[in-house]
Formats: sequence, structure tokens, C-alpha cells
Amino acid sequence: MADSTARRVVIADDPAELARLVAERFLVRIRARTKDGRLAHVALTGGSMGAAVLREVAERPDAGEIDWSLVHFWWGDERYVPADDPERNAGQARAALLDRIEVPAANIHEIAASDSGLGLDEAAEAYAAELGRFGTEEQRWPSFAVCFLGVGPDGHIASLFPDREEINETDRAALAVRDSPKPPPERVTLTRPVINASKRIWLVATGAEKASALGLALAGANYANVPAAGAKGRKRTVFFIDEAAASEVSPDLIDPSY
Ligand SMILES: O=C1O[C@H](COP(=O)(O)O)[C@@H](O)[C@H](O)[C@H]1O
Repeated sequence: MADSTARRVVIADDPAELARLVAERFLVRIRARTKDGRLAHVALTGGSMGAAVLREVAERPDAGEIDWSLVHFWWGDERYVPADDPERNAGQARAALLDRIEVPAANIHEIAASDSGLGLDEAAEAYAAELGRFGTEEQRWPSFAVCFLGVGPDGHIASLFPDREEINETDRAALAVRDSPKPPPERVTLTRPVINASKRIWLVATGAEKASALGLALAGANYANVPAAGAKGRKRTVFFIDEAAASEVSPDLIDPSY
């Protein structure tokens, strides 16, 4: 029998087709999850494909069929910059989708901005506490129905960068990141246990500059060196990538059924 927790790779011709495909599957998944009134917690990603997917979601007619009051939005990471800085992952997601659907403000769990009055450590602690409000006795954070992750050319996911201490954190739900190798230098990130408590993890990445990191992640690299290698959802982990990013992925990992 096929291992339902195994990682899958789905390839689209180009970024535009990939964004459409992921948006379509996302709405199918959220509709299935919420149709009986269950909540769906979703973790969003920043980066090049994060907003592209959300714009596609907003433009699909079936977006109007979702009861968005049942959907809670979180972020895998955030850049610690002022609230109106175009670099904010939350601002990009609001413009692409959240301001265009009927989602209650209380369902949008932004990470504090640098002009919020909270310092960087306090922003991470506040985010962990907010996650805790939706956790259980056993788990101090919600299980995301879908956790979107971008993948950097160095293999980073969220703001978990290679060869740094944050990737090994197993106790706290969210961490402050300083001296990030990718600007801006200050960030807040979810930790690996929170990401991997997700039912589904969908990594979305495009472009030839990601090919090496994706090849290594799927070939079983150590997650401390290639953080994307450590992303494993409880039910399913799918790498949605385009042709350019797929050049170093072993053909036998590619799922032809999508
Ligand atoms: O800075 C970030 O980068 C990564 C990847 O971004 P990309 O533009 O190379 O796709 C993203 O996943 C993360 O959320 C973001 O803060």
C-alpha cells in the first residue's frame, strides 16, 4: 500500500500555472475541511510565490463558496519591519487575498510589526501565546490544515535558515531571528515542531536558483543544513514546483497523477 505520509512532488510548466494549480487544490481542501463546520487553520508564506497563490485564490469563482469565518490565517514567518512596509508578509497576503474575502478580523493572526510597541523577542512570545490559544493540553499550537512554505535558494523555510540554532528548537512555538542571512535581518519564525504538526505541508517554489536546494531536500539531506528537508506534515507533504526548479529532482519522486 502507498505510504500516505510520503512526500510528493508536483510539477507545473511555469510559476503562473503552478499558482493556479495550488490555488485550485487549496480551495478544494478548505471546502472539504469546513463543509461540516470545522475550523481550518492555515499558515501562509511570504516570498515570491506566497502572494501569487493567494491572488489566484481570490480570483477563483469558487472562493465565494467558502465560509471564510471558519478559516484562521497565520504566518510561517514574518519580517520584523513597520506595519506598512511592503516587505511585510502579512501586508502582501492582505492585498492578495485577505482584504478581498469575508474573513473576520479576529481570524487573522498577524505577527507584531516593529512599530507595534513590542520588541522582537516580545513579538515572538506574543505569537507563541496566540498560537497557544488554539492548542490543546498536549500541543501548544493548532494543527494547520495546510501550512504553505516557500523555499529559499539556500533551502530555508519560514525564517529557519541553514546551519543556525533556530532550526533545532523543539520547545518554543515561535522564535525571534536576528542577523538573518536574507534581509531584512530581524524576523519571527515558527519552529519545526509547529510546522510539522500540520496535517498538510505544501512547499511552493519556482526558478532554477531553487533547483539545487530542492534536489538536496528531496534526496534526504540533513535538515540542519537544508531546512526544507525537515518539513514533514502529519498527513501529506507536497513539493509544488515548476520545471525550472525541478531539474535536480529524481524523476521517480515525481507524482504523475496530478
Ligand atoms: O524571506 C522569505 O523568503 C522565503 C522564500 O522566499 P522566495 O522569494 O525565495 O520564494 C519565504 O518562504 C519566507 O516566508 C520569507 O519571509
